[in-house]
Amino acid sequence: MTNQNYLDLNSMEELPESHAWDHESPSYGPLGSDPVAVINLNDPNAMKLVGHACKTWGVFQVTNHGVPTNLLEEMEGAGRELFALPIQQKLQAARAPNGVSGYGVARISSFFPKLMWSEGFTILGSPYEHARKLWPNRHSKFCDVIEEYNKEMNKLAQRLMLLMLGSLGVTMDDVKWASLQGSSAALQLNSYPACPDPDRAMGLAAHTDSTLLTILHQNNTSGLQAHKEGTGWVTVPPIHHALVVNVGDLLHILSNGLYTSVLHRAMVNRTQHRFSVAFLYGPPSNIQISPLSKLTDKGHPPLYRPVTWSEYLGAKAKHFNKALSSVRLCAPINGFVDATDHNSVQVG
Ligand SMILES: C=C1C[C@]23C[C@@]1(O)CC[C@H]2[C@@]12CCC[C@@](C)(C(=O)O1)[C@H]2[C@@H]3C(=O)O
Ligand SMILES: O=C(O)CCC(=O)C(=O)O
Ligand SMILES: [Fe+2]
Repeated sequence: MTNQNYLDLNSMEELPESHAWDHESPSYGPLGSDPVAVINLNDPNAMKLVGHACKTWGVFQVTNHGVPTNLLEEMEGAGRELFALPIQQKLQAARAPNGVSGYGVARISSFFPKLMWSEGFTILGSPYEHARKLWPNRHSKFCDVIEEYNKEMNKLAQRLMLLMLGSLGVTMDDVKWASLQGSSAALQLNSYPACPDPDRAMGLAAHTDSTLLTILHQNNTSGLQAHKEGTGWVTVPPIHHALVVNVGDLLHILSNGLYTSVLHRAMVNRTQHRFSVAFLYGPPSNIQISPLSKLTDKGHPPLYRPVTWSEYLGAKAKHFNKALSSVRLCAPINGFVDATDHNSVQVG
């Protein structure tokens, strides 16, 4: 990746050709007919509602999630402050060519001929090393917010796992590692500046997350869209203080395809700067994920081979949206379709 890919999007008056996408007749779902669920986690029916959302859309929003609202606001402020730094300053913390953490263009950029209208900052583990480069003398507030945010998101992710697995009749005894400490996670801060030609630009191209689940906070600007076979693309509208939850590829594998990892993307707009923060939650690094034996039998053989998170991230880096097929064991039976085999979907 050369520095010329790092255009300062905040100061562009025209969309450069490098960022102009051919959007071929995107299919949009009929307005409001099949909305993404909003689930109150204090609802006595929450487990059932979560299970239904995971089977149908693979994405839902949650309210009463227990994450302090002032922490959500502080996190958004920390992201705004980071992306408002001069480009040369941000490049001090640039992601290394084969690295994971740091500032840079979307990692999936290499699969597309055009660049995306966004910038990102990935944090894996401690934020200190990068934060010191961004703010040599005043990085402690940023680091405190990140650490508190990670702590709260971890708690929520464990609670969501209980609901998601519980709805399939799976207990924490069946998945001992899920209740252990040591699960891995990454934090992805995304910035989508206002864009002079939003209809020809792409904020973040269509992808599924390689996680068990992802918890996303978006500011009050629309842009996130989710895809469902037969419905098309639907906007997941920002709801004040709600959080978006995506089923990731590893939960799809664990559930032997019962839960759908959702294909999603981020669009941009002409007037508003959009920010989002994704908490990408996965299993402990040494754990092999495979379809739960409770969910398989003679009629429902395991559809995927065992894979660790890092092995799967390697497959994603190589095969991108075909990574799931690359670890698949057997062909679909009785017309059962692997909901994340999006070979027919226009990615971008
Ligand atoms: C843990 C991870 C998931 C992720 C790759 C990463 O190592 C850190 C960044 C994550 C992210 C965020 C934006 C979309 C995505 C596809 C990408 O390019 O980087 C995801 C990756 C993923 O889920 O595969
Ligand atoms: O910004 C968004 O709404 C989506 C971000 C996302 O999909 C990601 O970070 O994985
Ligand atoms: Fe994502």
